[in-house]
Amino acid sequence: MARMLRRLRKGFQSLTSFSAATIQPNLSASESSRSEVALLSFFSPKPRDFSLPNSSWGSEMMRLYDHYNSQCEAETEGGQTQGSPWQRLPSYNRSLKYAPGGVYLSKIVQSKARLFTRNIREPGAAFEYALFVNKGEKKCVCIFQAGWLLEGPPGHVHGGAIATMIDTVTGTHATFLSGPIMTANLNIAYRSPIPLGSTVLIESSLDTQEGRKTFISCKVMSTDGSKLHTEATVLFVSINVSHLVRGG
Ligand SMILES: CCCCCCCCCCCC(=O)SCCNC(=O)CCNC(=O)[C@H](O)C(C)(C)COP(=O)(O)OP(=O)(O)OC[C@H]1O[C@@H](n2cnc3c(N)ncnc32)[C@H](O)[C@@H]1OP(=O)(O)O
Repeated sequence: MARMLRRLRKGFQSLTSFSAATIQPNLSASESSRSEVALLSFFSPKPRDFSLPNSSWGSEMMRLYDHYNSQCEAETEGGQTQGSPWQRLPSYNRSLKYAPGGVYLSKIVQSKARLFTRNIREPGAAFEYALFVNKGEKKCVCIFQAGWLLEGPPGHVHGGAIATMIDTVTGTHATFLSGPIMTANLNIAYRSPIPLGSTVLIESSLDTQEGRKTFISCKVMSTDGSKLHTEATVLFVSINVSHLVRGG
């Protein structure tokens, strides 16, 4: 049991130190990312990173991805990293499987467990998103394209799907800032509906950290910033990983 908990802790530690995206020379960021995906799937045993561009991404999604990705740390040929406050966070379809300790958690909970937002195989059908974190400003930006399976009101995104994305973005941000956490409170105000198929920006910013509590604010906006779709405040409480093993 103690060994298992040590492995789980190591898993969370590795999640808070994601590696920087690599930009290949002579390719645009999007070309580089698409070729990276293709190469990985053929030649590498690495798990698929679902936050890399795929054929379902529309032009606005690609424009924003290139915009933020170009500001991320790039690795030079000498293996050095150029300083940048921005970092792209990879995203897998299992919470911890690909980190040390995750295998154990999956065995404990259930071997078929999949991350809710990454469990639909068809590209573009549901949650398409990529997250970028700014370490200096302690903020996080997510570009989100909402697929046809997320319909709530006719032609618009379901409120539960929006809440899911807010929880995912702020939860990932809080994990990055504070280590293992759980959502204790999520307050949402829905201001204007999000058209199905559209791309929006989800911005997460740290309000305060008080002991075990991390308070985060979040806004979902149109990509030109002119329309506020949703706003939220979220409280995360830091947990000991044994909290998950014990079942809370
Ligand atoms: C991984 C990356 C990749 C993965 C990327 C995916 C990221 C997705 C992230 C999703 C995250 C989730 O959805 S998590 C799933 C949804 N959440 C849950 O199921 C949580 C269920 N609740 C719990 O397990 C528990 O209640 C906890 C852990 C939240 C708190 O329990 P606890 O550890 O015993 O702490 P407790 O002493 O009660 O409270 C500690 C302090 O927080 C305050 N506090 C506690 N709850 C609340 C509350 N609801 N509202 C206000 N304040 C609260 C207390 O007053 C206290 O303040 P003071 O006295 O110290 O001032």
